[in-house]
Amino acid sequence: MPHRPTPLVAGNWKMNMLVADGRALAAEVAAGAEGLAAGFAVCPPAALLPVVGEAIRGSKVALGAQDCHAKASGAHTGDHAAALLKDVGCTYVIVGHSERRQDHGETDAVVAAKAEAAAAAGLVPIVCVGETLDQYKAGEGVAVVETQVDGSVPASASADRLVVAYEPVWAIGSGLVPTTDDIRAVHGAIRARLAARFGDAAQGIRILYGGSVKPGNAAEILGVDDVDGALVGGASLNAADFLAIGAAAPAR
Ligand SMILES: O=C[C@H](O)COP(=O)(O)O
Repeated sequence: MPHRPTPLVAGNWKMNMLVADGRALAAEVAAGAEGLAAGFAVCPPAALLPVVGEAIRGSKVALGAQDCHAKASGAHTGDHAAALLKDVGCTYVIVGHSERRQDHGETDAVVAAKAEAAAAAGLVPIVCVGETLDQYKAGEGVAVVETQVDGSVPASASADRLVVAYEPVWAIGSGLVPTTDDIRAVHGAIRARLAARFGDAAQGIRILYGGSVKPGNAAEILGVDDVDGALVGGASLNAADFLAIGAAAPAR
């Protein structure tokens, strides 16, 4: 059975930062990450990718984008080709974040097409899934997430080029966090869906938790079974907080 992966702590800067503060934040993260065991990635807005890439060059911090188009190239004003993201130094690209699903009407099929385009360009897609508060309250969280995993991870995916992030929509930016039992149940269900597809190789797929991860709750969340790191929003905008979350990841 494959070894469980080194935890990955990825910072999704969302639509924040300008050039100078983005460069400074990236440099601070790069310097601070060196002594830490976890893997790190930062995902700035697309226009900042070259600046941030330069700031983290030679460090252990990987570069990620926040979205890509499903098509390889063409007339898609304002969008970004996965190949361009790779060309500017990205290792990862987030696809299917709930803010994209909500703001841009992205369906599981669209997310799967983006993940496929990302992998075809040599990127590792971070495929996001997560239930709404109404679905959580109705006890439908696990079923919703299982459906999203089945529909958003493309048929062509390979286990060694895939990250899944579980982000309950109601926990994002809210300060609310599911219980560790809830997180364990959903991550276990995601692992089972991946195992149905990839067999033993599913053990090597990182399943990140995202939603109000802070230095104060990181150790508890990152210690849950089947949690292989975190996708961090607000706390990734502060280097000390982001690094403290990475420092809380269990050694593997
Ligand atoms: O992609 C990151 C998530 O949406 C989590 O955001 P948050 O840490 O601000 O809750």
